[in-house]
Amino acid sequence: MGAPKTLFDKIWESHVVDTQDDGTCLIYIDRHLVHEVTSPQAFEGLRNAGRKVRHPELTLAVPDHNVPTTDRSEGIKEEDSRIQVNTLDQNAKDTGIHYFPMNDLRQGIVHIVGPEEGFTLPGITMVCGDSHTSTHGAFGTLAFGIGTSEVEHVLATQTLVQKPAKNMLVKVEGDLHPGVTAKDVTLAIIGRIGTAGGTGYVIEYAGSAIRSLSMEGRMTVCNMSIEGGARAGLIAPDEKTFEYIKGRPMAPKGAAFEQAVEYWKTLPSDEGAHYDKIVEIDAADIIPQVTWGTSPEDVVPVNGKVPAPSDAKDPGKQKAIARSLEYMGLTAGTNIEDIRIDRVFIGSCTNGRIEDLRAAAVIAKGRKVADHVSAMVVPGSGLVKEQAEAEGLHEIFLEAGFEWREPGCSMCLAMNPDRLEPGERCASTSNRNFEGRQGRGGRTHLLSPAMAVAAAVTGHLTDVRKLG
Ligand SMILES: CC(C)[C@H](C(=O)O)[C@@H](O)C(=O)O
Ligand code: SF4
Repeated sequence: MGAPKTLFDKIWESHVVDTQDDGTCLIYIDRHLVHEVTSPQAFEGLRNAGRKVRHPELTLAVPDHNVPTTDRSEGIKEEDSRIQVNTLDQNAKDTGIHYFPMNDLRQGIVHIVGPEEGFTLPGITMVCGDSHTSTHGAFGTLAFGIGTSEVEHVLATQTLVQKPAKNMLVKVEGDLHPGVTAKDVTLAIIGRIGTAGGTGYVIEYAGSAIRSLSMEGRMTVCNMSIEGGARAGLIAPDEKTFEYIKGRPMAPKGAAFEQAVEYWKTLPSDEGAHYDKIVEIDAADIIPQVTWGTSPEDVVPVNGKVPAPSDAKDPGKQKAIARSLEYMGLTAGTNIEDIRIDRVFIGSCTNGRIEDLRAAAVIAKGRKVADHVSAMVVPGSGLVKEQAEAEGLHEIFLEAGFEWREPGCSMCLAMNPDRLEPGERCASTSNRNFEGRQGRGGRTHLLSPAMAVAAAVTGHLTDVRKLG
């Protein structure tokens, strides 16, 4: 037995093809996810060089950012989006990669589709031209976002040039309070480490509170690793992971599955493995979280207040707070629960899975969206939508006054018709609250699905625990 290794070390070392003197490595990539935004130039580059996709069977593409979430029977109205999606249709056809077109039941946000299909597996390397590829780390998959020129490199060679990351451990121990979800955990972590806290690291999430999360919850946590600056997030695979994967269309079957499980069981970090940075959080300290500003680290407990520039010591931070307050149209010292909202968005690769919709429906049931609020629920994939409808969740939402949409990225970012008007304030289950993220001049408050419903029905940010 050699020195104890982390989960990250094990996956990394088993994928290195070549190492240069300066530490730069060539690593093998097991799986490649593709969407319409970051792939057109990559496919064009291949074509111009007269190259083929090296492993079409290891590549899965799906349109998600530019698809409309209303009636799709007449195609895509906006020209830019139509070209983008048509280009992916054509590239998929020409190269023979796996493809779920817009009207396929399996279409959805790429990070929801991968796990659903069993394309995402423990111990593998996975990339996508998308920063939230970190989501897949919930399975013990080394998954990270890459740029378009790297997408081309992976399509052509199934390898990638990368420097190894440092190991960071975020340990959340103890029981979560009722009403506190994976989203609150991840927001609390980012609030603690800051958006640069994970720079240069792969974060491994561990501790009893992380283990207690469902696979959906673990995906929510890993999804936002990138918002904490990390290259990727990882959670050790366990029985829940194996159970989730078993029987999925692209997962190994029968004896191959059993064999895979034996290997997956060897992946968790060894006792005594070295981490370059360790952060410990007590689950009991976490209550529902909301962002007030324009960075995901601008997070406060829902019973808190909007901060003042003078709360920060650093002059740079003071300026940033002042600017955020102005953009968000907020006054320092306001109770978070007194912030009135106009729109609610439930969806995205952070919180658009079945469990998120179930949690939202529990609060929505028998209640009504406030008169001045417009709210929508956007399932993360066609399969999530189908499952939700089989459980009658859509009826609960429609009855309460929510819109029930087709799957896609939707209002997580304004690349399709779903967007905020200037000055509109939105309670959103997505992952980014940057200026203009949900539409020019739009104001975003990030929170959990249950908290989003609480805001929808009361018309202002509200501690969901008060609704019971
Ligand atoms: C469009 C895409 C490249 C982008 C990303 O990389 O994350 C998007 O998904 C986002 O969430 O901002
Ligand atoms: S849902 Fe949002 S965060 Fe996720 S891939 Fe789409 S745009 Fe990016």
